[in-house]
Amino acid sequence: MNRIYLIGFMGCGKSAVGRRLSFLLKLPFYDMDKEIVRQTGKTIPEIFEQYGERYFRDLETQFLQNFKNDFCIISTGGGVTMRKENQKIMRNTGLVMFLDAPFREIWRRIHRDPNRPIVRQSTRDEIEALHKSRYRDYKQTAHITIRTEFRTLRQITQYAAFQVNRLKGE
Ligand SMILES: Nc1ncnc2c1ncn2[C@@H]1O[C@H](COP(=O)(O)OP(=O)(O)OP(=O)(O)O)[C@@H](O)[C@H]1O
Ligand SMILES: O=C(O)C1=C[C@@H](O)[C@@H](O)[C@H](O)C1
Ligand SMILES: [Mg+2]
Repeated sequence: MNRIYLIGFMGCGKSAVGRRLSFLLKLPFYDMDKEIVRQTGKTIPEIFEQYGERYFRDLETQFLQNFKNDFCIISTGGGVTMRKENQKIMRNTGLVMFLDAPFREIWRRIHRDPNRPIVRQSTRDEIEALHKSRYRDYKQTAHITIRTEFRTLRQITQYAAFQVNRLKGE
């Protein structure tokens, strides 16, 4: 269990929890979306507009295939579980935690964010359908599901750290 992956839908808190967890466990933190932006020199909306979603998905898979660091926290993009290959890499190289947030809360957080191209192009109903359709993949890929409703970022981070330490002790 060398890496800790945080997975879940847009806005569920992967980046925010990842940053805090890295601080608490004293492990380096990588945000896949940010790494892809850094490596390509383009923003995520630019990648989607100029090269299409498929190209972005290829970049996600390449990131997972080429990533060499261990003992770190990785917050993933919301669509990373769309590919079985990505699911397999994550499960085989680390502990996968799903941050399960209710859709109405997710929508409240993401609907005005211009940096999420999929949200910009879709209606609320379409995003809700996407959330529903991805849910099973999140559950199946994760070793641990953390329900985030009624929990603060601090509580979620502490619970995640507790799970990591519990598994380390086994
Ligand atoms: N449990 C929570 N309580 C309060 N605010 C939260 C909680 N979880 C996340 N947030 C806030 O919601 C916003 C979205 O969270 P964040 O950017 O971490 O989501 P994400 O899962 O990384 O999304 P994406 O897949 O689009 O990168 C942030 O402003 C974050 O601080
Ligand atoms: O849910 C998704 O498909 C995405 C989520 C974000 O993290 C980014 O990876 C990108 O905006 C696509
Ligand atoms: Mg994020």
